[in-house]
Amino acid sequence: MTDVVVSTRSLTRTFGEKTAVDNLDLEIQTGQIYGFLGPNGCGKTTTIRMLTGLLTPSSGEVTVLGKSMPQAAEPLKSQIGYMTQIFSYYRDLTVRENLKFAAEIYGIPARSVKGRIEELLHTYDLTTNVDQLCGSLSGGQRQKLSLAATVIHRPKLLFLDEPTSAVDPETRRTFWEQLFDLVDEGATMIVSTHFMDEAERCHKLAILQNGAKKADGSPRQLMDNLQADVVEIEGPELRTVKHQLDGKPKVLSTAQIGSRLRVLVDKSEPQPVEMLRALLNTFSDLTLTQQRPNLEDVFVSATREQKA
Ligand SMILES: Nc1ncnc2c1ncn2[C@@H]1O[C@H](COP(=O)(O)OP(=O)(O)OP(=O)(O)O)[C@@H](O)[C@H]1O
Repeated sequence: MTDVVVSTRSLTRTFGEKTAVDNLDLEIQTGQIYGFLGPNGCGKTTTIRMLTGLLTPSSGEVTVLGKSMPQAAEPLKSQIGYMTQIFSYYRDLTVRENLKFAAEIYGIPARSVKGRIEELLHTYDLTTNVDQLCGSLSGGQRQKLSLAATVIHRPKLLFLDEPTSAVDPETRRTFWEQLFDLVDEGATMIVSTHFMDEAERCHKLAILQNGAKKADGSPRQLMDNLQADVVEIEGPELRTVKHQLDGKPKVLSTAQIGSRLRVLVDKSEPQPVEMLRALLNTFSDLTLTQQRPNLEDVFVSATREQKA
């Protein structure tokens, strides 16, 4: 079944002169992890705040679990979990005390609280930290506590705002495994990120820039539909090679990655490798090879017009 859990039509939010979210149309289906991928300030948090009913849109419509937001924020509270970007638990309470507090907020019946907390402590590997004050937890432990507290009431719909910004890659991997376990149990989630590897794990994603959606689809669809070919160049003097190519017609972008220069060439060019060779005919010992696009290429291509 592919029920729509979240939809928006022309969702817009302005702050004075600033348009933080610009005519956003979204359709998010049940059982998906849906990503918002974009740089700082592109409107991810503002969008999440409107979807959770914490912020009123300037214009446009939001429907969440079949109800209009922000009017339905209170009745939907028991079905939604929101893990904010900033650690929002009490630093001078222990892990168990914070979880008890979260259980109270969500009205979990007293007889179930102890069992549910034990379950979460095990699932999120917090058993050895249970009596530790939250102020002294590591970044990774705080993140586990945040997730445990966010799902304590078994929400159907989870919003996670840059959930792994402060953790190492290993912790990030484990965290994502836990997200997929939650999806397996029936949850849908919306995750904002500026990490390509994180975005690549989402079932679908929207690329945001200056509050507007620049592209959306599954990571595979986005890579397959890229309107550019990718060519990597290896050899000496890569900085000079880059300067030679920057700004040339059909060269969409150049970026050095270690000892390689990754170049995006507009899809309208039938022979991208030959075209680049001709532009670089004064250089010797360069190796040019065409590569499969990755999500970063998609991101660069989708957001480039406004940078130019
Ligand atoms: N309360 C506010 N008052 C004024 N401007 C705001 C407010 N909240 C957000 N903005 C502005 O709206 C834009 C989008 O901000 P938002 O926090 O949604 O971006 P973001 O993509 O979540 O960024 P980050 O990754 O840095 O959290 C920014 O330019 C920000 O300065």
